[in-house]
Amino acid sequence: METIQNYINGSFHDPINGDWLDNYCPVDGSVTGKLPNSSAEDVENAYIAARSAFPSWSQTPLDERSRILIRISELLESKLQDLAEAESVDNGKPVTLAKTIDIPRAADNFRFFGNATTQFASESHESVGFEAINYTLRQPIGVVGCISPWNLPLYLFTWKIAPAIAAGNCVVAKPSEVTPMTAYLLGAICAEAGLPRGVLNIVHGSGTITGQAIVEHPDITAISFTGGTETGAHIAKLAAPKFKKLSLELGGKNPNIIFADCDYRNMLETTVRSSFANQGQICLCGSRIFVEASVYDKFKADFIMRVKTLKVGDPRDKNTDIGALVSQAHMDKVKEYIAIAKDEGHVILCGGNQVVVNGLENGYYLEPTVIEVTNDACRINQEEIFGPVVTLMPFNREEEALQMANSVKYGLSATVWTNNLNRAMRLSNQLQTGIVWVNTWMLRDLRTPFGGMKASGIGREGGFEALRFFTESKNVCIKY
Ligand SMILES: NC(=O)C1=CN([C@@H]2O[C@H](COP(=O)(O)OP(=O)(O)OC[C@H]3O[C@@H](n4cnc5c(N)ncnc54)[C@H](O)[C@@H]3O)[C@@H](O)[C@H]2O)C=CC1
Ligand SMILES: O=C(O)/C=C/C=C(\O)C(=O)O
Repeated sequence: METIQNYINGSFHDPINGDWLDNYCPVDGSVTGKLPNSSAEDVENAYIAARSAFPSWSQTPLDERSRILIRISELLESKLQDLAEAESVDNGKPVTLAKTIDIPRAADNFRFFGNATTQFASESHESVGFEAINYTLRQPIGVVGCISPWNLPLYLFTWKIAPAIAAGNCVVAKPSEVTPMTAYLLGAICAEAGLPRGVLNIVHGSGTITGQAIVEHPDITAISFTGGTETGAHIAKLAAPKFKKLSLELGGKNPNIIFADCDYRNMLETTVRSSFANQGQICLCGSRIFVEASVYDKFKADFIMRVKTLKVGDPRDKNTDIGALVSQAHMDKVKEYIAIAKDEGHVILCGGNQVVVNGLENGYYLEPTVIEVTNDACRINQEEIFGPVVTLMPFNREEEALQMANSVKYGLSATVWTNNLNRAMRLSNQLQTGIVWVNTWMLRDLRTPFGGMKASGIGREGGFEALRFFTESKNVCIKY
């Protein structure tokens, strides 16, 4: 049994009120240990540590900040196997996925922002005719809050922390209470890398107690959050009267639009991935598949055949494609949507059932599920399921596909498969999403703006956008 502790001011602490949560392992449903359910007092201690560290950290030369961030990145890489196993135990994802995607990306996040901060620059404006020059300072905000979800635990936790500290802020961060382990391990790694104490403080606990205490703290003036849309709306409501800076990366219900003229093999293989990677628990997964009518039947047959080959099973087995869903509660939610689909009269083309894995009978496993729908307005095409469930629907005209793609309240990402350049550019202009992938999916260049429109959030992460978020700009006007 592992006891996870808060990491505050460079050392590990139990929660002040002695309140703990169980940490469940989705692989077999067992309790692996406990984590603090931190109170506002713990958050206050984390804040005080961060505030004390700020004057020195914000004045630390960029080269030195960069060196420490890159050292964290190297240490993450050197502990790849252990971190990948820990992520898999906490989250249920295949170890191979954590090893090839989650942990390398966490390391990349630190390396990228360690380098980016040395390249970040501000503007100047010569006020011609006024004998004046304006220049913009981009100063760190102070103490900022980072709150992350359970689907890509270390990947998304570090995607927020790395730019925040690279920009000179000190951080109070909370990982999801469902997947706390790799965030806990990160504390020791940061200490080993020489990150001064108090720069990063990690408090564990539930959203409604610990998370909310961070959002409501009067002096934590910027919040970067990734998670569900409802939680994002709640956080926005709390933060608005306090005029906090907010970055909200929320849910998605992303269209995957397939035209007959695409590179079929590449599309088919990528669509399997964009549908079911990480058990479909990525906000960017293409959960609504729209296929041009002339290739619909062929695609349906090929896709189902391919999906049926996916192996659901023990996340530690290197042949496993689909591991466990993150929790009993989440699996129940996904199963409920499958039941809704049946009630609404849609056809389950494959999957739809819970899987009992030999030796792991209490784990949370579901078959990859493909559902044919005839009406885009139905609940399973409008609401975020966030699991291994996709819908299929044919379309006849480009305008029809576009209309359906934009018909949801979300606007995170879209994928378009076509070899017609004009069409690709036309759709890219008109899709109401923050990200459009053409003939690919999840190809990530960390310099690009990342985030959604509509109910998928506000603000953009990534590259200099993140460094802008984590700094206040101040204009200085000098008359000469
Ligand atoms: N990136 C994404 O798009 C994600 C979307 N989701 C969606 O959200 C649904 C709910 O999943 P949850 O785990 O409940 O996500 P959530 O939005 O409740 O949790 C995300 C993070 O926010 C924290 N949190 C929750 N309530 C809070 C509050 N009042 N104040 C501050 N922090 C708070 C949580 O502790 C966690 O660290 C999922 O079924 C899925 O549809 C979930 C995770 C990631
Ligand atoms: O690649 C990224 O930066 C982000 C990927 C996925 C999410 O943000 C998510 O699933 O929440």
